[in-house]
Amino acid sequence: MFALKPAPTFKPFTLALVQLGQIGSDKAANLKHAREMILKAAGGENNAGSKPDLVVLPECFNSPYGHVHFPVYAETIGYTPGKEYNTANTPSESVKTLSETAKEAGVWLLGGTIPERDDSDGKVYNTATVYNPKGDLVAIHRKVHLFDIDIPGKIKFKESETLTGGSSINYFDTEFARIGLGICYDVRFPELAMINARKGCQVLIYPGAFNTTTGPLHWELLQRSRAVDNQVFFSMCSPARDLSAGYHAWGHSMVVDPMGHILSEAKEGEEIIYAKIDPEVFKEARAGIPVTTQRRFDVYPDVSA
Ligand SMILES: NC(=O)CC(=O)C(=O)O
Repeated sequence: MFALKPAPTFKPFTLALVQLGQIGSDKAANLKHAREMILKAAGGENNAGSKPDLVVLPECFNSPYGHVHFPVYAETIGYTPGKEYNTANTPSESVKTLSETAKEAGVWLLGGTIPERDDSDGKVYNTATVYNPKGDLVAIHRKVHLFDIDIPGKIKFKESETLTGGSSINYFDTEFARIGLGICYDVRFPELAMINARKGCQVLIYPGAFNTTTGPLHWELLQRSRAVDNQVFFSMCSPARDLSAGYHAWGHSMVVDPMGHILSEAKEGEEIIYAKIDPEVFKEARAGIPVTTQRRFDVYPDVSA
């Protein structure tokens, strides 16, 4: 198995998903609106009954979603995983906004994803960035599995025209949980979720942007599957649907518990949803149906690494 620092003790916390709307071609306007909505999510009345500890934005929140747009909107982050990073000197306007907003709101922030250019190789990635309540950039995840699909008569999309897939599996530790990261199409690959769960993540969160073809078929199914097969809380945060945009996001941001119950779900429009994450549900799921200790890696050793 993995030699790792033990996961933080799992404590109750409140999660907020911002299903962001008004994502257009003006990056500054997108960032301004994202900031307003993060502050609203952090300060707003909510059905979970307490200020959120972690706020999440959707995939590709600062630019239109499409392979032609990624290189145009790409920003250099310059962050090396595991190394200290000073956001005060960041060249990235999105990282600066997200860092300042996390600090202003006093919350953990999974800042959706942005197109990121790595100056060392010139390649562009679809990248999630994570900030602590002091505004420090503490983790990134580059979308590992690129969204290249062709469903005749329905949808053709090829992220690999301009993007490169990331090559690492990532999580971050808070004072309340270890949280595993993925991005959208990554949810279709159970290995990524399983490895993060086996590394001690109690919660997996993927910014995502399914569409009106694949969304109704697979969005809920995949999240409930990843939640149940790993007995973790699983959540995806989508942009709001905009029928005037080139890509029609499915919406329906949701939070699923380790038994597969949907704790909270958005509709299609701009909306903030909240969920109370209760470690007791996690413990009860694992005690009652102990699949996490019944795996037979002697029978399938090739997935045990
Ligand atoms: N947009 C994605 O990355 C994935 C998606 O829409 C799907 O898998 O369906």
